[in-house]
Amino acid sequence: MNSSQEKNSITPVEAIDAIEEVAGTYPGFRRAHAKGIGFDALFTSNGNAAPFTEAKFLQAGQVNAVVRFSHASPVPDFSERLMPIKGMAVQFQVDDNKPVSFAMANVPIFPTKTPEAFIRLIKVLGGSEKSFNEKLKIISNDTEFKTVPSLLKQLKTPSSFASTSFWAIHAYILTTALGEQQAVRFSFVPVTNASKLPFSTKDMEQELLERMSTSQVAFRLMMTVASPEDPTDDPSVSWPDERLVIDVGNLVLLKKREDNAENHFFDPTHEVSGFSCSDDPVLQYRSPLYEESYRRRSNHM
Ligand code: HEM
Repeated sequence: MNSSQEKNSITPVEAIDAIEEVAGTYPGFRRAHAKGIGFDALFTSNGNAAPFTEAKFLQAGQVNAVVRFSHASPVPDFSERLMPIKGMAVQFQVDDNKPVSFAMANVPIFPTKTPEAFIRLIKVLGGSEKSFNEKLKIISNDTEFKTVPSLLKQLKTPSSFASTSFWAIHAYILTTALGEQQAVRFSFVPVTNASKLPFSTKDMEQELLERMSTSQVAFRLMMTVASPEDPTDDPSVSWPDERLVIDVGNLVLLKKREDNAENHFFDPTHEVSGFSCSDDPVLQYRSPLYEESYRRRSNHM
């Protein structure tokens, strides 16, 4: 089957089944990013994004937030050192029915342009019948995986969630009260200076809690403003480095949540007035996909 025939051929239910086939089923856990730690947090917007949008959480002021850091594996007790991909999910509690959420990773781009190609990548990487070199050969010969070998080389397990940058990756569309639109991408950049951190062999969750007991853990929310020629439908492509990047606010972790955000659902496609999803097919796919994962884990499947 070639890649064009493959388009739209995997339903979100089949995608979750495919992840379970590769990684196993762990009742009650997320089907990816199974292990994590949840916090209450406070976001202070400096208003720098306000000229682009009427979205409330980006007007000058403060908004409560829920934050969850995670290890990307679907296997809850997978070694955190062997899993370099980490996640950070942030939910702005502006509207309880439809809070805006970002579910981000510590890489600036996604390995594939489509969700179908990503599921295929999971199957190639996850299977046990081929050696790692054989898998690399398959990946290198597939045009849909052209950025994967260089991404794999760059991946390095971070020493602390507090010193790691996280990218929302997809483009979002901001709209002003006058209807003017602008495509942007968001990322969270740590305020902690990474170079000052010792390498920690401790559990990353414990490391974060210890760090919070002695110092503040905070991130800046950065917004990259697209030029008209920048693609909004391809999360596997970076926008040029010279694009305008605006510091739009500060997120401070307050305290660990008693529920650890275990039952939280961070849907990155919730829209509010002034803030909507782009035409990125991976972003559009994540809502029904995560809903299926949420359905299974909340039914203790
Ligand atoms: C087709 C592509 C993708 C697949 C198949 C996939 C799969 C999943 C699944 C099944 C979950 C569990 C959802 C839940 O139970 O609530 C999840 C969570 C997550 N994903 Fe993805 N994902 C994809 C794209 C992405 C992208 C592009 C990013 C980063 C920008 C990302 C970052 C995360 C994070 C951070 C979480 C944890 C959210 C939380 O803490 O609840 N994923 N993903």
